[in-house]
Amino acid sequence: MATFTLHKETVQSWLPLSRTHIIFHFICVLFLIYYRINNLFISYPWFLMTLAELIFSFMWFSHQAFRWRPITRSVMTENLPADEKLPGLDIFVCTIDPEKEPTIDVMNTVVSAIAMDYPCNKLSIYLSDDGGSPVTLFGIKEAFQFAKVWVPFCKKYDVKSRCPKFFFSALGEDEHLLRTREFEEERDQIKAKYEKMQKNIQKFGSNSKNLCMVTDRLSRIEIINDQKEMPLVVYVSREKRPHVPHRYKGGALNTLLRVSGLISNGPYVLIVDCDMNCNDSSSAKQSMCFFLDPKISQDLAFVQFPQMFHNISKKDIYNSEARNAFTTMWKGMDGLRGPGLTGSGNYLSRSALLFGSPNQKVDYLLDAQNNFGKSTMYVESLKAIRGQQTTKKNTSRDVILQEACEVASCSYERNTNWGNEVGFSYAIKLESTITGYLLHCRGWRSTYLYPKIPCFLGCAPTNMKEGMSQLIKWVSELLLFAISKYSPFTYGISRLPIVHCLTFCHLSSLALYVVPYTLYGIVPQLCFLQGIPVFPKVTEPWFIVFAVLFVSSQIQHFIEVITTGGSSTHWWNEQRNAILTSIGCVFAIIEATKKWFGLNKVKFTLSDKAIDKDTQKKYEQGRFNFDGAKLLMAPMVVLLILNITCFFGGLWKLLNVRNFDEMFGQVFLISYVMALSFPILEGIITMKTKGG
Ligand SMILES: O=c1ccn([C@@H]2O[C@H](COP(=O)(O)OP(=O)(O)O[C@H]3O[C@H](CO)[C@@H](O)[C@H](O)[C@H]3O)[C@@H](O)[C@H]2O)c(=O)[nH]1
Ligand SMILES: [Mn+2]
Repeated sequence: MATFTLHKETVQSWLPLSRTHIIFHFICVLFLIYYRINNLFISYPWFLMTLAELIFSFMWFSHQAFRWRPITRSVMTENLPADEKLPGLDIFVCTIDPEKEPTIDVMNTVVSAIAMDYPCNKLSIYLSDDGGSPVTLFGIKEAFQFAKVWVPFCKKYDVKSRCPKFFFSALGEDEHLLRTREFEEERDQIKAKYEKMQKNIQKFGSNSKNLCMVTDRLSRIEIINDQKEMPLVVYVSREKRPHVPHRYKGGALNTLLRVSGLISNGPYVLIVDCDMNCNDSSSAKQSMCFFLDPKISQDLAFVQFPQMFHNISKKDIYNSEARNAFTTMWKGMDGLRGPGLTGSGNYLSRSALLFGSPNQKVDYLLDAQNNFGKSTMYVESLKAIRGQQTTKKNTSRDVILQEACEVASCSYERNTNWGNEVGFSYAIKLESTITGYLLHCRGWRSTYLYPKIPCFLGCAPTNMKEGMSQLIKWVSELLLFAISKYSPFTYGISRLPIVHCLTFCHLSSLALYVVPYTLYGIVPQLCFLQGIPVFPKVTEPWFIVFAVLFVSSQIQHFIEVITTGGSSTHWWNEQRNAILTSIGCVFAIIEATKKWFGLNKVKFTLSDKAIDKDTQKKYEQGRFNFDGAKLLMAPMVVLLILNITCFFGGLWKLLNVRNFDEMFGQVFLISYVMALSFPILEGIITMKTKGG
C-alpha cells in the first residue's frame, strides 16, 4: 500500500496466491502443449485441436498480464487545495445524431456537467454537435435555462445526484429522504421546469426538419451563457463538407481542443459521451487528487473512471456491463503503468495530448505551424498551457469566436500534425484506445479510479443486434490496430514495459478467439459422431492435465466474478457470452479485412441510445432478443444445431461401441456447451414462433 496526501494505492491483498495460481496454471499449459505436440499427427482432428489450444494458451497467457498486479485506488478530496487554487477544467460532450441519441438525454448530460461540483469560474462545458441539427442547438439553450435554477438548487441542498433524469427517478430515491418542507416545495417547482424543458425540446424535435443532420455546413460556435455565476457553456458545430474526411469522434475532439484552447484553455479536460451522465458531481475533484499530486503529476496523462450503465439488469445476459473489462482488466493495467483510455469518463491533461512525451526533447512550439496549424492566437494559448510568457492582449469576444470558427474549419488540420502526434490519433477509429496507448508509448502514465458511487452512468446495449454491432466495431478496429504500424507486437514492445505491452497485445488480438472457439465447437462434435476421440482417455494420466486446466480456469473466473461484486449467475452468463462474442468475432474479421482492402465504405457504427420499452423489458427478464440480428446469429445457430445433432447421433454410437473412456472428454464438452447455450436456443425458438 502506498499513501500520498491526496490518494492511496492498494495492491490486491491475495496477490501472492493469485501469482502462484498463474504459475501453476502455466505449468499445466506447458504439459498440455507437450502432450499435444507429441501427438500432433495422430489424426487431422488432433492437429486442429492443437491449433485451438495453442491460440487459447496465447490468449490465456497475455490475459495474465492483467492479473499480474491489480491495484485499487482511493482519494482524499478533503486534502485538496481551496477552490480558488484549483486549475481550470473544460468538459467536452460529444453528440451527433438526435435520432439515436435523444436530445433530452444529451441535455441531461450537459446539465449534469454544468452542475459539476467545481468552482464555476474554472469550469467550461463544450457540446460538440457533429450532426449540426437545429434541435441540439435549441436543446442546449433550453438546458442552460434549466441549469440556471437547477445548479443553485443542487448547491443549496447539497444534492449528490446532479443529473435531473436520475434525480427524479428511482435512481435518485435517496436524495429525497429526510428533507425539509422547503426542499420539497422547491423540488416540485423545479420538477415542473424540468418537465417544461422536456416538452419544449420534444415539441421542437417533432418537426422532422429540426431533427435532420446537416452534412454540408459551415462551423458554428455560440457561447450560450450570459452569467458570471454559472460555468461557461459553449455550443460547437465544426465545419463539415462531404468530400473532406471528418475523422468521427477523434476529429470532433481535436476541434474541441482547439476551440476550447481559444476560449477557456483549461489545463484539464473531461470527455463524456452524450449518454454518459455525470452521476457523482465530485468526480472532477476526485481526479484532481491525482493531477495535483506533485509526486505523480509530472508524467500523468489521464485519469480514467469506469464506464457504468444505468440500464443494466440483474441477469445482464449480454454482459453489457463489461464487468471483466472495467474490473479485472483495467485494475490490472492500473498496477502496471495505467489503464487504457475508454473514450468516456476520462480526465486528460491538455499538455499530455499536445506536447509529445513528458521528457520531451524537441519543443513542439518551435515548429508551431507544422504541428498545430496556422492560428497564431491558438499558439498563444498553447504557450499559456506551457506556463510560458504570452503577449497579453484584450481580444474581444467576437474576434475570439471568429478565430474559433477558423480552427473548427475542416481544412484547418491539413498539413499539420493533428491526429498524428498532436491531439487524438486518427490511426484507428477507436480514437480513445489508440490515443491512450500512444500516450503510454510516449512515456505517460494513467490512473484508474473505481469509486463506490458510479461517477458516470451511460446507456448500455440491451439487445443482440446492438451488442454485436458494438463488438464488431471494437474488435475489427482492434484487429486493424494489431496489424498497423503502431501494433503493440512491434511498435509497443520497444516502448512499453513488457507486461504492460502484453495487455495491449491481448486487447488487440481479441478477434483471434474465434478460431479456438469455432474449432472447439465443431471438431470434437463431428469426431464424436464418428466415434473418433480427440482427448486422452479418462483413465489415462494425461487426462488430468485437461481436467485440471478446465477446473482451474473455472475457479479463477468464479473467484474473480464474486470478488468484483458479481454472482454465480454472472459467472455462468459470462461464459455463455464468451462463446457468443467469440463466434461473433468472425464478422469483426470480415469487417477488418474489408476495411484493410478498402472494400468497405468507411463508416462508424453509432450505438443506439434510444432504447424502447419492449427491448428493455425483454432484457430485464433475461430473454434473448435477436431482433434485427438474424445474420449475426447465423454462425452460432449452425454451431448449436451441429452440437445437438452430433450429441444425439454420437450417443447412439457410444452405446453400441461402448468406448466410454475414450469419449468422456467429448461427452462432457458437448453437454457443457448445450447447457450453457440453452437460453440462446430458447431465444431462437421464440423468434421462430413469432414468425421470424
Ligand atoms: O462522428 C462522430 C461519431 C460519434 N460521435 C460521438 O462519439 C460518442 C461515442 O459514440 P458511440 O457510438 O456511442 O460509441 P460507443 O460504442 O458507445 O462508445 C465507445 O467506443 C467509442 C469508440 O472508441 C468511444 O469513442 C466511446 O467513448 C466509447 O464509449 C457519442 O457520444 C457520439 O455522439 C461523434 O461525436 N462524432
Ligand atoms: Mn456508448
